[in-house]
Formats: sequence, structure tokens, C-alpha cells
Amino acid sequence: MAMRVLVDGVSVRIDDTTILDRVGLVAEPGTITGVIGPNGSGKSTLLRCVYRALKPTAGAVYIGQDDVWRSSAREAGRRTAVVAQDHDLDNDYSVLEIVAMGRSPHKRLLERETEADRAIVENALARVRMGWAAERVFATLSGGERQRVLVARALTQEAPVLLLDEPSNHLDIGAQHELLDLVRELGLTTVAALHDLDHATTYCDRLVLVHGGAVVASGPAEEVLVAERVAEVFGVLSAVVPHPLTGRPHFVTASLQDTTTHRAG
Ligand SMILES: Nc1ncnc2c1ncn2[C@@H]1O[C@H](COP(=O)(O)OP(=O)(O)OP(=O)(O)O)[C@@H](O)[C@H]1O
Repeated sequence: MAMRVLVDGVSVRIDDTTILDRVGLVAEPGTITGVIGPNGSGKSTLLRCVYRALKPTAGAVYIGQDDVWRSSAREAGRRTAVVAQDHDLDNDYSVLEIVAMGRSPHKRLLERETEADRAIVENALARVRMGWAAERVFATLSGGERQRVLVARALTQEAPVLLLDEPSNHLDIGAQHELLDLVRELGLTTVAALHDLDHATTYCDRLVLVHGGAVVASGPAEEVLVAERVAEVFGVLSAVVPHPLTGRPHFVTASLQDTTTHRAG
């Protein structure tokens, strides 16, 4: 029951600054869309508009047929699960309590947790290999452990759309692949802000490149990550080459500086 996500001409202005300028994005049901771009380009702001944390100044966001800003926060919670950056650590919630919060869009006010909810929570924790930490205080976990718990919370929401803001932040390389493999296996409509452009190339069906608050390219990785554009936007040399182990497209970079020195030598 994956759903389409449509961002239609979204602009965000804060004070007198344009942070997003008529951004468009289509994420087809069951696909993974990577939002890429340099620091401060507007990736998180775009995701925040989709998960209903920030109201666009202009334009609209649709999940399926519905404008997210015309539906309730609770409805949005049933449709979109989010793993965002800003962890609230100023509390002593246990891991179990944090993950169980993912069930709240499915429950009425003060409705008790059922056996079924409990099983969903435990399954989700097992899926990210964090079952051992169920009774721990969330704030005392390492950054990577917290990130996995937040993924478990998103899983318990059983939403058709998954929004990830730098999901592999804090994760070691094995855990990064594990998480992205899991995301792919879930088959949800996923929109993920990613810094690692090789992961973006490997795991995403389409990429949307944001620069200075505007979309400068979108499409399959090989079409978006052309060397000239990457040099312009990120200031590095790059190439998409066959991966030596898998044969799939692999994105590699080099510093403009290093290569110049090497070539000159
Ligand atoms: N509430 C706000 N008030 C003022 N400026 C803001 C606000 N929120 C975001 N910005 C600015 O908007 C720009 C885009 O921020 P955003 O967090 O969306 O970038 P990003 O692409 O996710 O960056 P990063 O890769 O560094 O996480 C930045 O210049 C940021 O400083």
C-alpha cells in the first residue's frame, strides 16, 4: 500500500530569506528517492515540509491524493514515518517507551497499549538489533544505537511513506549498509536526505539535487551526478564507474587539489 509523494512548487521563506524556491519532487510508490546537496542547501527544510513540521510559504505537498497541510497532524502520522536529526534527549524515556510512541497515530487518546502493539514494538526493535536495549534510557545510548531505535520507532508506525534525514549519521559502515538494505527491503515510498553520494547512487531509484534552495537536477544517479555538475555544486572531481566488487554504478570523488598536485607531479 505504498503511496506517491508529490512536492509541488514548494517555497519556504523565513524572514527575508528564501530557503526553498519552487521545489518540485515526485516519489513514486515503493521507490527510494535521495535528496542530495551541499550543507545548507535546503534538504532538511524540504523534508520538514513533507512531514508536516514546517508549513511552506507557497506550493503544496501531497501524500497519495491528500494535501498534507489540509489534513490533521494525526493523519499525517499514519501516513509518514520520520527519522529526523533532532533527537530530544532531555528526558528519561526508555527505549521501549520511545519505540511505542510510533503506535500513537493508530490509537485514541489514552487508549492502552495492546498485545498486538507490544509485538509490533518488539519486532521493530529486533529488526534493528536493539532488543537488548529495551529497558535502557534512550538518552544514554550511543549515537548509532539511538539512530537504530528511531528507525524502529518509524517501523512501528506502519506508514506507507518513510522520510529519512541523514539516516546513516553516526552509524558505522556495516550498520549503514544494514540500514539501507532494510529500507530497500521494506518497499515503502522513501525520501531520504543523504550526504554519502555513493550510497545515494547504490540505494536510490532517483536523486533530486538541491543547491541554494532550488532543484538543479533530478533523475537516475548517472544523469544527476555528472562530473561537471558535481564539480560546480560540491567542488570535487568525481566519476561514476563500475564497482570493482559488484559491477554496479559506483560514485567516486577526489579533491580538486589532490589530483592537480598528482597530475602536476
Ligand atoms: N528556522 C530557520 N531560520 C533561519 N534560517 C534557517 C532556518 N531553518 C533553516 N535555515 C537555513 O536554511 C538553509 C537550509 O537549511 P537546511 O537545514 O534545510 O539545509 P540542509 O541541506 O539540510 O543542510 P545540511 O546538509 O547542513 O544538514 C540553511 O542556510 C539554514 O541556515
